[in-house]
Amino acid sequence: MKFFQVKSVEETQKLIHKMVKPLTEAITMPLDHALHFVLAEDITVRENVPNFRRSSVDGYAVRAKDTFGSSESMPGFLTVVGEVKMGQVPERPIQSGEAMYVPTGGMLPDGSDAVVMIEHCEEISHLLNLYRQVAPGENLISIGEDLKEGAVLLAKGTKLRAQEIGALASQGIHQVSVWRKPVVGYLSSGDEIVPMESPDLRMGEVRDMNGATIGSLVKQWGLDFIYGGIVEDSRDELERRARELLDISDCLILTGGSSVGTKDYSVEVIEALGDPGVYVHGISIKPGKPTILSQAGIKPIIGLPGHPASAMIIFSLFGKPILDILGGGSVNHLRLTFAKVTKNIPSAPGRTDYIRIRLFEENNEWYAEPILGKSGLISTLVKSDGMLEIASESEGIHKGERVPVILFQ
Ligand SMILES: Nc1nc2c(c(=O)[nH]1)N[C@H]1C(S)=C(S)[C@@H](COP(=O)(O)OP(=O)(O)OC[C@H]3O[C@@H](n4cnc5c(N)ncnc54)[C@H](O)[C@@H]3O)O[C@H]1N2
Ligand code: MOO
Repeated sequence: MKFFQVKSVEETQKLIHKMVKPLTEAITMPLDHALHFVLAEDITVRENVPNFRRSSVDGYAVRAKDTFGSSESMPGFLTVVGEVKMGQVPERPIQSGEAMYVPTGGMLPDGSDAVVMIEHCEEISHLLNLYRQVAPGENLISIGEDLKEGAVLLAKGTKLRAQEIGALASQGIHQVSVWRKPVVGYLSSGDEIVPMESPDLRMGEVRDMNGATIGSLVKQWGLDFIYGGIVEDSRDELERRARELLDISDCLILTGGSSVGTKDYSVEVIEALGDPGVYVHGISIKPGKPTILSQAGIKPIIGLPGHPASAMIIFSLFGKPILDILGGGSVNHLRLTFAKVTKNIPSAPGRTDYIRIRLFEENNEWYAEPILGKSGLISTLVKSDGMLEIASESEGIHKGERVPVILFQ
């Protein structure tokens, strides 16, 4: 057994990048079901967007140089020669001294090179009084300014968010080739753990919280989750159930029994599931030191500490990059903000600490207030908006320091 040869956070991250390989099974997905999938192909822009010169305001299409010098005190004058209808080609071009009404999104007539907003002019029986000048290109979107034909729209490996789905729709692309998403299998272990539906607890029993928090994170990241239930502390039973679940999953998560007590079988079982086996057992981190990372063939296996808060933090810090890589995308960093800490936070050098914090705003400044409590307590996470990292070489953070905060979603 590999017995707690503790790795640093950085070593662990490097090992994850070395060990985890993407699942590369491409499937075709209709665009309206493609949210959170990872593209398996580069997509180039087929058509310019916009494919006509488009006004970005309600106003009058003009030649910019006809407006030069116009102001409230010295208005300029142009002749209004018509109106552009939405979705239609203007009836005629404009000449010098002319203007044409154009709605937001309407096509600019040839001859015009800018648009004056209606707030900055006044039409009185086909005569336009101009109270402002405009520069060439002002208030219009030129052909291909948004998306240029032939350019790479989205690179292979991009995880599709709402804005990418919109960009694909703009090109008339209604199905895409994406990587199949990893299916995540999960097992809770421990003689004391009972189903979350249990109405009454006997002394010593604990409802399965980890299945709920870990399952929720997996779903939040857009992946499929198989809850495999609870296994009592028996090595053979744990191995049998783990194998069964691993067969139908791409990644297996176990919680509990990750430490080194007499009934902590997780590491032995995980090692037995296949080669190359366990590559991390123990990280110099708080919370979550007894974390196990392993690989059975191409399938990652993660043994999370049993304490619910530790399990959730470790899964966010290391499970997320493992699943990002497995899913064929790049590692999506956790969302960050910056805030000033409200108290001195001491930390032991040689270990990376993750401190839960609550964010609040005062006089236009964001503050991070540490939520203190023992590492296992889920109540500390319920009160938290995020966590901050104290690097292993640091002895702590001083009150008033502005630091990055990893946000919980
Ligand atoms: N001698 C040492 N003992 C411990 C060490 C150590 O380094 N040396 N590390 C401690 C740390 S840190 C942690 S974290 C725990 C992790 O232990 P396990 O992963 O073996 O977890 P368990 O003992 O099974 O459970 C710990 C705790 O969490 C509760 N739990 C477990 N699963 C669930 C669940 N699904 N839902 C809700 N609660 C759960 C369990 O009842 C225990 O109270 O080891 C320390 N020990
Ligand atoms: O790592 Mo344990 O998670 O400190 O409680």
